[in-house]
Amino acid sequence: MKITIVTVGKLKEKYLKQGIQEYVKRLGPYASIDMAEVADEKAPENLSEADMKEVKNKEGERILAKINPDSYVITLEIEGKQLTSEKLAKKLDDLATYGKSKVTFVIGGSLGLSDEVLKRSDMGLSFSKMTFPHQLMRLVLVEQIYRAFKINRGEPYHK
Ligand SMILES: C[S@@+](CC[C@H](N)C(=O)[O-])C[C@H]1O[C@@H](n2cnc3c(N)ncnc32)[C@H](O)[C@@H]1O
Repeated sequence: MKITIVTVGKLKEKYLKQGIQEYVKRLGPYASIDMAEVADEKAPENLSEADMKEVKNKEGERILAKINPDSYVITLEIEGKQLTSEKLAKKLDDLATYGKSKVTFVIGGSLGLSDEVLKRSDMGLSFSKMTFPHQLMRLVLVEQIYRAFKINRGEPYHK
């Protein structure tokens, strides 16, 4: 399976970079993982609704440009569907079984995702009703993808 994770903005924190690199390395035997970063827009406090929409639209265009037309798209959304790790594992297994070998996960920028990106999405995935920083979300997501492959292979992994 070829997995792409599209994210907005440059990852700055060293501890997050190291954590992500570790899980990408561990995923090596199971899947090809491509981390695709797109540029963010400046989003100062006190932006009007219209300005916020504009920021999301510009970031959204860059996100859409990274999505392969054949790819199954899973957008990370606070209001999306909440799954157990086992259910996410089954989802990825089902996608592979039914010939969807390209899967793209999308994490929004600081203001979230544009309507156009949400329209392109095949599934909205929520990690809880809490708001996580988008940069931390990358690490949490890549760990859950790794966990999913371990579950699907029936391989031991700490609980
Ligand atoms: C700082 S959050 C954006 C917050 C924005 N107010 C919104 O409602 O989308 C940045 C991105 O991280 C991801 N994210 C943050 N918390 C999440 C959660 N609990 N479940 C799924 N994705 C989450 C989403 O992709 C979101 O677009």
